[in-house]
Amino acid sequence: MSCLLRYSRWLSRFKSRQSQKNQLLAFSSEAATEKPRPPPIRVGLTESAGRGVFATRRIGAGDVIHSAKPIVSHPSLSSISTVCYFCLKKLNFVEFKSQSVAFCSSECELNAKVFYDVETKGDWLAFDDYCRTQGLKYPLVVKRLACLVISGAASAESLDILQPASLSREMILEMEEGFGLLKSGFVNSNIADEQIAFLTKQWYINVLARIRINAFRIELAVGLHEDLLSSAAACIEAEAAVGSAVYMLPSFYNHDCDPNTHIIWIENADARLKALRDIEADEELRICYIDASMDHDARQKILLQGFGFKCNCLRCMSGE
Ligand SMILES: C[S@@+](CC[C@H](N)C(=O)[O-])C[C@H]1O[C@@H](n2cnc3c(N)ncnc32)[C@H](O)[C@@H]1O
Repeated sequence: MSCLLRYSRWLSRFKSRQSQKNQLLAFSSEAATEKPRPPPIRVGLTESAGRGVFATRRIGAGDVIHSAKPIVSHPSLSSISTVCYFCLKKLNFVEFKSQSVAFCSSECELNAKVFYDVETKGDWLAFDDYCRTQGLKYPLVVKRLACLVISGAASAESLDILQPASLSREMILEMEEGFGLLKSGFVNSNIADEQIAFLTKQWYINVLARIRINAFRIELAVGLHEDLLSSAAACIEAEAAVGSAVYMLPSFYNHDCDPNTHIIWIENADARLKALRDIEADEELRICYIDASMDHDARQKILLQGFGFKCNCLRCMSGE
């Protein structure tokens, strides 16, 4: 083989390797600079259910539409020593044996400082006892929000944009005891009066009215299997929900008894919204707030009593 031929073969192999290398470099620098795409949704007005969430492009069945971190969350009292006090992840045995409140990681412990440093200054015996005996979970969420406001990590108006429940006189009267106990928990600590000036009865009622409609009951996908296998006694005592949380974007999703989207929690309070079927651009995304397997009358009753609305979804309109 002539020298010239060998050289021309080597040159063509070299060029092809160089071009592969360049392609790889271009690909990795593209990946490094690629910004996360905004979620394919917008909040807009619906015809008869106030604001709602709409698809801005076609979304495929099974796609994760977006994820969401809570504005505020709190473990349920029955889970307080078995889940992370910040992210609600199930604790391993060693962690939950050690103390009544624990964190799943040093990161969560650090993140929790924004409410925990304030909370530990107060005396919550009477307030927690009131929640326990009355079976109330939402006042605990209000307490945590109040701690976040006092530490400066959240605004006292954080939830104002969310739709409030309409409350009867009796409901408002029932909230007075909780407000009194919450306020005295802070007054008896060494927190300055100016820092709790926002904590009025009206603030407490306004926040609870929003939490009532917008809070999600968190059931983790991870751990469900072990829960099913645990003893019958434990199953009777344990509540499936590990806690409650309020989010911004997920709060704008309206309800449908035949939803096209669902909200899930894998291992902690970070939520994921997933498409249950193919969704077209401009279609409204709706989740189901309740157990959709109930009959028409039971669904309507729960939605009216629990969320204060008469469901106008296609399934209910057809009487199914
Ligand atoms: C969590 S909010 C959803 C967002 C709300 N539409 C807004 O403007 O903020 C729940 C409220 O939306 C309305 N809503 C949700 N789903 C509905 C439905 N299927 N039929 C009628 N109203 C609905 C009710 O007023 C309900 O109390």
